[in-house]
Amino acid sequence: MAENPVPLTEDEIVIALDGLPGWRRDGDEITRTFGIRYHGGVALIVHVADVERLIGHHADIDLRWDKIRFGITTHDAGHKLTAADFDLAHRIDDIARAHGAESLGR
Ligand SMILES: C[C@H](O)[C@H](O)[C@H]1CNC2=NC(N)=NC(=O)C2=N1
Repeated sequence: MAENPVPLTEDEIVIALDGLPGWRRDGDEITRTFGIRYHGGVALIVHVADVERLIGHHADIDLRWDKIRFGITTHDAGHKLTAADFDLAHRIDDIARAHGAESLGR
């Protein structure tokens, strides 16, 4: 990712979120929760972590016994939303789909 990530404007955030059904904004973070069994969640995390290492951008991940929550913000931009956050969200969607994770609204 860029050395000096640029925070997105409010309008850019609205447009980017529009292209990411299932993700919601929680302040300066975007989040999505998927239903998945615990061990499946562990496998999903490993796959996501491999991609995160490649792109140099990392989600905050909260695994529970029946669900997993991803939260993304850009720490290097002072915890603001940047294009890198939305890029990672799209990648997580693809990986979660491949793992059979279920979309949850919570
Ligand atoms: C040097 C390295 O690229 C940075 O520390 C990266 C790593 N992963 C990151 N992930 C996220 N979500 N935000 C960051 O600012 C960030 N910075």
